[in-house]
Amino acid sequence: MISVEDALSRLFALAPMLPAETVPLRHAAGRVLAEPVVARRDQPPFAASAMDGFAIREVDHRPGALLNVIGEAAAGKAFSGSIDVGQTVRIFTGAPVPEGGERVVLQEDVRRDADRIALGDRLETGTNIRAEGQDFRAGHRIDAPRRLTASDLALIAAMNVPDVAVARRPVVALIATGDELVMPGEEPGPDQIVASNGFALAALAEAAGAEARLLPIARDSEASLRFAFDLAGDADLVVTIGGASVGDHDLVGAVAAGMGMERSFYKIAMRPGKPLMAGRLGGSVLLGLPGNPVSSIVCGHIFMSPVLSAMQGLPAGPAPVRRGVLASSVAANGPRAHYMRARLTARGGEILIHPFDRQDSALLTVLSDADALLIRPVGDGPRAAGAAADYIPL
Ligand SMILES: Nc1nc2c(c(=O)[nH]1)N[C@H]1C(S)=C(S)[C@@H](COP(=O)(O)OP(=O)(O)OC[C@H]3O[C@@H](n4cnc5c(N)ncnc54)[C@H](O)[C@@H]3O)O[C@H]1N2
Ligand code: MOO
Repeated sequence: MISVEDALSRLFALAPMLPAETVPLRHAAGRVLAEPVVARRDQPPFAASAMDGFAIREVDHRPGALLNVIGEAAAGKAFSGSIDVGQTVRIFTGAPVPEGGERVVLQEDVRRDADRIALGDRLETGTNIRAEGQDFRAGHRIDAPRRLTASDLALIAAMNVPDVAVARRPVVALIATGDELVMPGEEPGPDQIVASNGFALAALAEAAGAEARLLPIARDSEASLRFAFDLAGDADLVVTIGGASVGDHDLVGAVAAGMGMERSFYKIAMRPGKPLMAGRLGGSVLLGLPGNPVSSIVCGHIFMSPVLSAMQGLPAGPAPVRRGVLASSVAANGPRAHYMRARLTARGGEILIHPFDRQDSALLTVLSDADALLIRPVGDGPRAAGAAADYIPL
């Protein structure tokens, strides 16, 4: 059995970096930027009013000042003249501030009578003008690699860049295996259950920027598994679910080996997830997950999502780990790193970690209630409530 860290670095070593493709901004959410984006203009491109009001000269900024309204500036409709002492321009939020305008007085602070205004008694100190280029200048860069967020898309659009170079989406083929499985909605036989793991793994893969394909369930036979591997042949990552352990019907490793898989590792010091396997099969990376629902989904978080991110050019690293405080005591841990399902609460500035009592790797109800995995290192002693501990947010 190798460690979780060793397994992860061997998995990264198997994974190719995918080439870049250009996509329109509308389709770039969640994709990983492959080349820097450079602003094509200043934002704002002109000094702009931040308020609806009246643009004036600085010397006129005194309570009770009387000024002549000489025109109007709106967003998209600039005023072409200039403002002199004793004059003002009616201005709206987002409009270019006319030449001579040194501040904008809020309309709430002004009394207007036809083409004359009088400034009120209490005036604000702020100029209410957004300086040209105050957000960014032409040439401002967003560096790659970076997973593009909703906010990034708005920034890139404002930079007047309509499309971006991003890493191609990794194609992930998910193969659930087992004679006992039927798809949700089908009528299970008395000795059958409903295949569930693939739905979580497909969602995780998509959240990591991949295109996920849920293949038909493979049965516990060589022919059925070979058929499924053939269907998955063009995937970047083939993920099998189940059939990974030592039982007579656990055939995934043997069939993959018969098809030419070069195995990188099998069995890791992790709970749940012991019978994890990885290797190369044809042009694909093969990740063989255990079948127990929680085992497969925890391995999805700890191995599949990080490797998908690395394939898209993000730094090859583990799922982000945070520090919290145990809300209850935990017993000594054994020879496998234990990723315990837990719930988080906040107390003052601290995050409290509440591990669930029931940690069987078949319990989807517990996993669904969990928002974190408490990490118990190999051989860790018993820990009292209040001890610091690491966790991975889910
Ligand atoms: N003698 C030993 N037995 C087992 C060992 C061991 O070391 N020695 N390891 C145990 C551990 S740990 C795990 S984890 C499991 C993994 O077994 P497999 O990967 O072979 O998984 P299966 O036997 O195919 O399935 C286990 C369990 O999960 C259910 N399952 C499978 N696929 C799905 C799916 N897509 N959706 C929902 N549920 C699924 C399956 O019906 C079984 O109940 O092995 C232990 N045994
Ligand atoms: O490793 Mo198994 O995944 O403990 O249930």
